[in-house]
Amino acid sequence: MTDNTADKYDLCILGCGPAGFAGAMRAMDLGKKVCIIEGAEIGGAGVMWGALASKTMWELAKDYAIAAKTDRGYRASGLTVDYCAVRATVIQAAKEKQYQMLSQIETFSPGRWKGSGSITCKRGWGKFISEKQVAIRYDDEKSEKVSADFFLIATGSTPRHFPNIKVDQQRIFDSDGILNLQNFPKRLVIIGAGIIGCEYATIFSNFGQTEVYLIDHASRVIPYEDEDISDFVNNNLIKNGVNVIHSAQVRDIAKRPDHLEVILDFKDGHSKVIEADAALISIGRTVDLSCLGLETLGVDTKRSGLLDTDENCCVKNNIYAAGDITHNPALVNIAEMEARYAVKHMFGKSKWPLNYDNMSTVMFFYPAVAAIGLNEKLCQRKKIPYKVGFYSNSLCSRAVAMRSTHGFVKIIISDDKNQRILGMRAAGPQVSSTIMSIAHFMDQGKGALDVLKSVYPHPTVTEGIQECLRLLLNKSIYKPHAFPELLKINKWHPETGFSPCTTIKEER
Ligand SMILES: Cc1cc2nc3c(=O)[nH]c(=O)nc-3n(C[C@H](O)[C@H](O)[C@H](O)COP(=O)(O)OP(=O)(O)OC[C@H]3O[C@@H](n4cnc5c(N)ncnc54)[C@H](O)[C@@H]3O)c2cc1C
Ligand SMILES: NC(=O)c1ccc[n+]([C@@H]2O[C@H](COP(=O)([O-])OP(=O)(O)OC[C@H]3O[C@@H](n4cnc5c(N)ncnc54)[C@H](O)[C@@H]3O)[C@@H](O)[C@H]2O)c1
Repeated sequence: MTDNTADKYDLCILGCGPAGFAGAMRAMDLGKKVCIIEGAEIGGAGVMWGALASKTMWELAKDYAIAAKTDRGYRASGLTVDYCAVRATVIQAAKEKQYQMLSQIETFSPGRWKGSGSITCKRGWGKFISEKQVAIRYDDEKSEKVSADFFLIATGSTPRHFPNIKVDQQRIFDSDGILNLQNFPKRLVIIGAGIIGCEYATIFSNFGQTEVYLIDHASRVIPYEDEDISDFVNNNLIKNGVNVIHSAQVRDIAKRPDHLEVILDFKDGHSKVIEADAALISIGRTVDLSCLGLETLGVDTKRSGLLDTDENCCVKNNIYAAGDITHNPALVNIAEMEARYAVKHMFGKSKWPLNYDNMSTVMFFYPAVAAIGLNEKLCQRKKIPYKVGFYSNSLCSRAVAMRSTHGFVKIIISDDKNQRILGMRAAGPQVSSTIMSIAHFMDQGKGALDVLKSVYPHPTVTEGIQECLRLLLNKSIYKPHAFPELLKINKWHPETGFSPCTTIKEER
């Protein structure tokens, strides 16, 4: 093993997904000498086999579904789609991002960059041998040691599998291998109706070439959301042609020469066998702590299956961790935020504590659903009195113009004099942007009236937010009396539960 102890770094980062890359760049800002170790692909699940790749496929599938519509005065003739061509486009998009990352790493490589700090990227697998040293194993069996003052573990997560079902990435896939598919399967069984499962069910049903089965052992899709949101997603999947099967245990997938047999068991004692051409397993993600050598440092890797960190992302002394390997939600923005914070903290530059409140997320279904802050379930668990308004996109001029009115804005405000915005769920076109127009107000602890001081441009999807807030204050332009299915307000109190909201006459 080459001993590079003379070549000592300020910071060594294991893993170059969103967390590792963001951490490295923040350390560069601070003039630090950084070594990044990446065993597989630069970009990790954030780019190559996760967020960006799946979102590219989602965009292509959505555009295809819109092009196939027949309700807008034009009709595409001879519309065809080829999985290999779609896959090539997805890989092109992921590579584009990956090469931006690589270009920046090379720009700041020690031989090239004359300013302070530098980034050295080593393409192998890192494992701790002491609190100050990591051994790197390369694919050609060579290895070397690297020393650093600080370490950031950003090695991410991998798909969870069934113990008895082998993922061969030929007929039985996980999200890492789905691009190995050679054609649109005629029948695809997706096991696990979490975000990944629902997103891929959306993608394959939007392309319209595949009979999709979505199977989960739970009784609802995205069960942590309020029932109206979970029902909305479930019904849209069904409307898009997906066969959704709840409360089913997958016993096995038998590989026959030209098809798969997926065996499902139900609580009432009956079983069902589904014939399919391909299966996608999306039953969550897992973390392998055993290969990082952390036990040699006295870190407990057995307790929770994830890496325990304190409020500063510190695992122990000079060792920090960020991203999917920690206990917080597995999202790119959280991975980046934690890594940037960890680096600032290790070099004494953090100015304010990490804040996970008001993280916004987008679930890429058809239509997409965006979420921020509390939902009704959480408000009730926390015993917070609230008012909730529902404003259908059917009344939003921009959505009408887009011929895309299937969606809504649902906003929760505190039922007190501050009328603070506690959370929002939105579904429909452009929700990934609309969610941010409320996020800033929430970060500043603002109330409904603060938002209404701004005038939103017309026609935009964001007008739905303003109208929903006006609805909650009984000032909306369109009234629930005229559109009871499209506009709704409700009020909940810990002692009294739900009660009708004040009417227009009572409160102006
Ligand atoms: C299908 C899918 C879709 C997703 N969509 C979204 C989305 O739309 N929005 C969103 O916010 N999030 C999404 N996510 C989640 C997001 O991709 C992850 O939360 C994010 O990538 C986590 O970043 P990370 O840096 O912690 O880990 P990763 O991205 O997993 O990167 C870790 C890197 O570490 C490397 N590594 C592992 N062990 C070692 C070692 N010992 N030595 C050296 N290198 C090592 C790996 O090869 C990998 O490149 C999605 C995930 C998946 C799977
Ligand atoms: N748009 C986004 O922000 C986005 C997109 C994709 C992934 N992600 C991130 O990736 C993470 C992982 O996604 P995921 O969908 O793999 O996990 P998940 O935890 O969201 O969902 C897993 C699903 O599998 C089901 N399941 C578990 N065991 C099962 C079994 N034995 N049989 C049948 N069903 C079973 C669960 O009930 C659940 O519905 C997400 O939590 C999210 O943080 C985010």
